[in-house]
Amino acid sequence: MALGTTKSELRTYLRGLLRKISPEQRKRESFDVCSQLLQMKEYKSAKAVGAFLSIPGQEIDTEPFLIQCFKDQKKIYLPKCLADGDMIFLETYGMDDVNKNFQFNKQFKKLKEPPFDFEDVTRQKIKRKSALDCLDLDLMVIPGLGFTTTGLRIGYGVGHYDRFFQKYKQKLTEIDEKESPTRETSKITFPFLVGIGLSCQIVEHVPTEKHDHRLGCIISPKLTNGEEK
Ligand SMILES: Nc1nc2c(c(=O)[nH]1)N(C=O)[C@@H](CNc1ccc(C(=O)N[C@@H](CCC(=O)O)C(=O)O)cc1)CN2
Ligand SMILES: Nc1ncnc2c1ncn2[C@@H]1O[C@H](COP(=O)(O)OP(=O)(O)OP(=O)(O)O)[C@@H](O)[C@H]1O
Repeated sequence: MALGTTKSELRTYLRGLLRKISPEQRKRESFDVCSQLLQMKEYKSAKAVGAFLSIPGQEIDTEPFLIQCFKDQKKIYLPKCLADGDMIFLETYGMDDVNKNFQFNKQFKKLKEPPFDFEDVTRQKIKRKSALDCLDLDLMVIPGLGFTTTGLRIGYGVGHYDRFFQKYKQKLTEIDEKESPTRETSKITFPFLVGIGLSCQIVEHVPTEKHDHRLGCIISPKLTNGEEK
């Protein structure tokens, strides 16, 4: 797409490309991306990972990645969009939890999300932990409609991720300001951000605004760490 394309034009173009991908190709490319993710040093060292559940038939399928994350005993957070436009990340305890307990979002009807509470084995209700309270995310795997190899991203146009990053950063700053007299460097850091997409989602240019965050790297079947394979 040419330089000067608007965000809205780019979204329409990318939605069109995504619609043309066959289920077989989507599956093949998704496996490739999931295995690349699992080989990243940032994944291997991560204790807590923020990820997402794919919209079936529309996006890259993250299930193979999530299954391995649970096997590797990572702490997994998945997103929940709130009615006020904010997005939070709640701890998720396994694929059984996803399959049994997750519910469709009332506004974004294709998104399955964690409810606030979780029933443990004794059927006791437990409040799920929120990443904005624990501030322990090491790695975040980010969806999008399109990406550049240089880490720029275009999403569905709601600003969920950019507003979440801003909130997370603000909380880190608040903690730093409170604790800086007693600590030389902060142990709590901002997570490494990796965008994932199918090969058709890699574009030359993404128009950006001031609030847009650049991601640490992009993984797609054609690329690793922003370089052609
Ligand atoms: N799988 C997945 N989960 C995600 C995101 C995402 O991009 N993909 N998000 C990324 O920010 C957040 C949710 N934001 C979203 C905003 C709009 C739509 C969406 O599908 N819009 C439809 C129209 C509404 C509908 O029919 O449900 C569309 O634009 O086609 C999806 C996610 C958090 N969870
Ligand atoms: N940090 C922020 N503070 C306030 N508003 C924001 C912030 N980030 C994004 N927005 C607003 O959200 C809207 C959508 O932003 P943008 O077009 O960048 O979405 P996107 O990144 O493509 O989508 P998404 O993050 O939902 O997948 C814009 O109107 C933008 O002004």
